[in-house]
Amino acid sequence: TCLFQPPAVPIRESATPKQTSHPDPCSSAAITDTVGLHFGKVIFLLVIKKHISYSLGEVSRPNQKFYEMIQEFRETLEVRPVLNEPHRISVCVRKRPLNKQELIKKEIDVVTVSGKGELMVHEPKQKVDLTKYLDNQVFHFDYSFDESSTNELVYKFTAKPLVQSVFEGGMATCFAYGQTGSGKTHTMGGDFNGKQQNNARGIYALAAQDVFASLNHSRYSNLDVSVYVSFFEIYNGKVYDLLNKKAKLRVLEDDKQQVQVVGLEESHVTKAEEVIKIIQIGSAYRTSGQTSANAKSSRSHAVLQIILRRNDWVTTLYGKFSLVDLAGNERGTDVSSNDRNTLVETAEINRSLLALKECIRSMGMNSDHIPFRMSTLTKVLRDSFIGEKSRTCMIALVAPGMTSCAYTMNTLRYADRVKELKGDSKARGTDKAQEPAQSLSEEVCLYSKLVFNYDDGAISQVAELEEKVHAQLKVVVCFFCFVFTSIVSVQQGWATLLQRGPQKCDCI
Ligand SMILES: Nc1ncnc2c1ncn2[C@@H]1O[C@H](COP(=O)(O)OP(=O)(O)OP(=O)(O)O)[C@@H](O)[C@H]1O
Repeated sequence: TCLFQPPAVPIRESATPKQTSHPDPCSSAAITDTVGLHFGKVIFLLVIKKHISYSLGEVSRPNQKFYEMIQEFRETLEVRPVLNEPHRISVCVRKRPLNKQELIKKEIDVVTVSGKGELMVHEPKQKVDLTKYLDNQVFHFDYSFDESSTNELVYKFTAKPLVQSVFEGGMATCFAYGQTGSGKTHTMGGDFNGKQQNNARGIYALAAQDVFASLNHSRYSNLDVSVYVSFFEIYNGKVYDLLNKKAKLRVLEDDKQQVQVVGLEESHVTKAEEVIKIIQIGSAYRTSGQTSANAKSSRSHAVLQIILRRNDWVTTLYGKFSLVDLAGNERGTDVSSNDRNTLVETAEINRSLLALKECIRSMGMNSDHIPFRMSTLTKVLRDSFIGEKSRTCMIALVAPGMTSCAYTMNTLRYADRVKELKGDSKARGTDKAQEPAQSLSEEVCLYSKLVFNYDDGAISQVAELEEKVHAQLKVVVCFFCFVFTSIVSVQQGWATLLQRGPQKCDCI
């Protein structure tokens, strides 16, 4: 219905008050005039109405019905504040606002953050008889941040509590996980102003500021340590130093299972501004490619490490804070490309993300077996998963648009699996906000869960086998080494052999 009625007095009459002779209202000229006048008025009023309803957010959109259903549902929700409980592994979720393109396309926002770590996805579905309905799925995390949350707020509840553990000699790790374009780089590296990124307002910089604040705090005045920073990326399973013109580095493991990135540059820093400068230099070197979702998509994992080293002559490692901006988690569903390189990249990303999940889960279960050898990412972060003092935080980033719904669900299920530890039944799993309206949705859910669990199970088995093979290989190499040294010794003569006595194998 039109909100605006035409004025009672015809405009033409009021605009010509001095006219004395009245033309015949039935003449053809008068009729043409009147029709034209009314047509013009209608167009004018339609334009006004559209303008006003646009500013009121009432624009009719492609999915208007779902939009209204979501709005209606939101009105019934009670918004609660976030919890503040420390965890060894914490998993949080952050929803970004709809971006410019999504607003232009009149995308509807299908994600609701209802507070207290809760987040809901309104998955639009359709019954067989074409009736539209919402499948509302609820996820519980340690914290949930809505689109109005700033990087500072997210930092306060995620990475900030981990700084203390680094000063207590622990290994802390903070991951940003999510689909391409969901806001990982925005959260870790700082918000964007056009193409310019404000590196001083990301979690990297905020953590660096807190490290220096703690260093100058009386509580740690006896701690004789210095701060170093390294910044590297892992692309296609290879490590590249972002502080040394992307030099390709080798990852080696010694006999004590210590993993070393050989030749990685560590810059000694004395203030947060130096770290921000390093972030700017390193970010410029990051590998980016092209996916259908984000033209400048990051296809690599970026790892910024803030390292505390004792001021002794070998600069012994004291504590480490690894901040990781993971590559997009599209899980091979970006089918827009037939390019071999892109497919290899995607496979490698998927592999490392699955390995990461397994390592965090093993850490959470205090398992003896951490399958860190499954990917370069988990190899270089091995320290992060072991030891009593290790603490991890994962920030899952989600895009709110309806077209990202499947990716959003993947991200949330992944984060949910990371968090699902030690029978904490209250904080685990997804709930249905309401009974699924029909069995088809149940089937879809069950199917996706099965696929997901299959992945997890297979990965665990592969990891276990890999560990076993590694151990057996060690024994075989050791045996051959012994045989070889024995043969050499026999050749050198019994006298030498007796003189040397029993030898301990030092081949690995
Ligand atoms: N919380 C937010 N508030 C406002 N804008 C945001 C937010 N999160 C992300 N954005 C914007 O969305 C766009 C994509 O974000 P970003 O580059 O951080 O995504 P990404 O997850 O790192 O993607 P990729 O994996 O491809 O690098 C950017 O323009 C960014 O400014």
